[in-house]
Amino acid sequence: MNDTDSFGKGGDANGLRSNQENGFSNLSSLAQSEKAVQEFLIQQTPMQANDDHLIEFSEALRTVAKALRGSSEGKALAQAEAAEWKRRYELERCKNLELLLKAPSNGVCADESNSNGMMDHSAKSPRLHVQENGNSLERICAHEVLQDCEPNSPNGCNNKLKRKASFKLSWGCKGQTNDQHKKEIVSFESGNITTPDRSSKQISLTWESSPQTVIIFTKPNSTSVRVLSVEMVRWLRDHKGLNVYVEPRVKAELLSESSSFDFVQTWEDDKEISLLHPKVDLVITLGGDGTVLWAASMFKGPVPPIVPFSMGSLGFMTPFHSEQYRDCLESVLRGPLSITLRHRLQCHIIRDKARHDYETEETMLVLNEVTIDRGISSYLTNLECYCDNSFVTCVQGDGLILSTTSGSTAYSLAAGGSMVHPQVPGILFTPICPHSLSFRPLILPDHVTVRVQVPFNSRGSAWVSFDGKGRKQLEAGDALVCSMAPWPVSTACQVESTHDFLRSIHDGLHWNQRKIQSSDGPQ
Ligand SMILES: NC(=O)c1ccc[n+]([C@@H]2O[C@H](COP(=O)([O-])OP(=O)(O)OC[C@H]3O[C@@H](n4cnc5c(N)ncnc54)[C@H](O)[C@@H]3O)[C@@H](O)[C@H]2O)c1
Ligand SMILES: Nc1ncnc2c1ncn2[C@@H]1O[C@H](COP(=O)(O)OP(=O)(O)OP(=O)(O)O)[C@@H](O)[C@H]1O
Repeated sequence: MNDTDSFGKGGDANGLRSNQENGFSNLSSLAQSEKAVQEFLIQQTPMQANDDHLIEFSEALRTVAKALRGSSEGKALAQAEAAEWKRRYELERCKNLELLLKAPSNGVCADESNSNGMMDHSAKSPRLHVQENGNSLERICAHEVLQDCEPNSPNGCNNKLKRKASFKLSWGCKGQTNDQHKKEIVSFESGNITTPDRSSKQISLTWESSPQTVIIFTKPNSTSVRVLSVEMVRWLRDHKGLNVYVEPRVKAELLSESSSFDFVQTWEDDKEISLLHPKVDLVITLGGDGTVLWAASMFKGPVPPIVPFSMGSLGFMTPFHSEQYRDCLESVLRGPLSITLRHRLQCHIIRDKARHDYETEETMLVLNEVTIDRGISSYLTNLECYCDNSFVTCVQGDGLILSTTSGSTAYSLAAGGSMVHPQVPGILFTPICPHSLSFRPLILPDHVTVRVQVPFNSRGSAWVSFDGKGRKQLEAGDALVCSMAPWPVSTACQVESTHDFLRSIHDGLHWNQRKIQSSDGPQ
């Protein structure tokens, strides 16, 4: 029996009661019911006009109908609001899904599992809200992360909108802190070309909510690193109340020290690693530059800020002294801190034999460089290089390095490339032992795509390596395609980016160290 029937035919209040029990989800059926009540009353009125009870009853019915209408309208409004929120939620999920699907074309493989145990966070990109600030500084801030966790995940994640420690980044050029900041890179006001925006800026990170979770990566097989990691993990937990993640190897080491380290968290397989990024606010590295490279390689999407402690021999990217780790970490956790935003390159190999799109190999992200060399072959490499489809040159020699500016002080430097400040966006194109006197290194702009191809007439194959690791063979017809990745690595500075860079080249490489001439020579 429907609502109309209950009033139009039955004429009793049972229909109303049953509707009330059902919650009156349908407003139009309620309107029809009210209409039916009125019709019923009109029909009844001439016959029993003097019946006071009937009048009383009809008024009671009207009051009940009115009250029900009010409540169902309220419910309908609440339902509409809930539907709107659901729609927004679905939209957000779709956007995240789109990001995941787009990842391969951006250069990151959507497949989360890979043999190197690396993190894939292409689907977990935090939302960045770009805020215009009328004053001097430009800002990016606050991110929420929609977590897509496995049911029964050991870490207890349950598909909620979780909030990582939120921070904002602000940047400005020295001496220009009061200038109006413009979004355009080049302005054509009044026919004049000006560049209000400059690429290399001092960037400052300010926490908007306190960091709660850190992950520590440590150089293996080092006693001093192991001793420090034990001490640091304990301090982070007892004095700072932070959740601490370490690699499975390190967790085993900690547990062998004491079973009281069972609060330390870790991961077991690649899938779990891929869920870590949205939970981690800060990365700490204990080791040398290689450990920073290792930590960065764990994140195949966005990377939390890294605080690198120097426990190696050179330490170009590791400005923090391990002896003062408490003061350093206190200051980093308090913020604000200067950071160096280090660009990464995304590289993928296209095989001549691959007939279909899905056969392309996993995209690799490098912080230093990708190298294409002759490997074990004793022949000269023969590499055809294109920049945005324009032919650049043919590399005949030991190979070619495509380096970031952070990597400019590593292998590229040894091969004769320039040293470039890490925040200058660009790709260094540095030959290795070229068999030509005129082959000087180049620096290409950050927006180009470089393709290096082994021609079919090449005598041997070539070998690719990524930050000095993961060598792969390139056969005749295969190509490596390389461009700037959208996910830089932010490393905390001891003072600020330029100061730290100059300190590194002075202290690390003894750059241009020469005794100063005395004044007692010819005047
Ligand atoms: N002839 C060379 O100079 C040469 C040869 C091979 C690899 N490398 C570099 O080694 C890197 C891998 O480092 P690893 O520690 O895993 O290997 P590793 O243990 O062989 O150490 C390489 C050395 O390069 C230094 N280094 C790394 N990145 C640097 C950077 N950005 N600026 C200045 N120095 C840096 C390290 O401090 C270390 O002393 C590669 O990315 C490559 O740049 C250099
Ligand atoms: N957590 C890690 N797991 C596995 N390998 C690592 C890890 N951290 C670092 N490595 C590797 O260990 C090697 C040495 O590390 P690292 O460069 O940090 O130390 P170092 O050589 O003593 O320092 P420096 O580079 O300053 O001379 C590197 O090849 C690096 O890739």
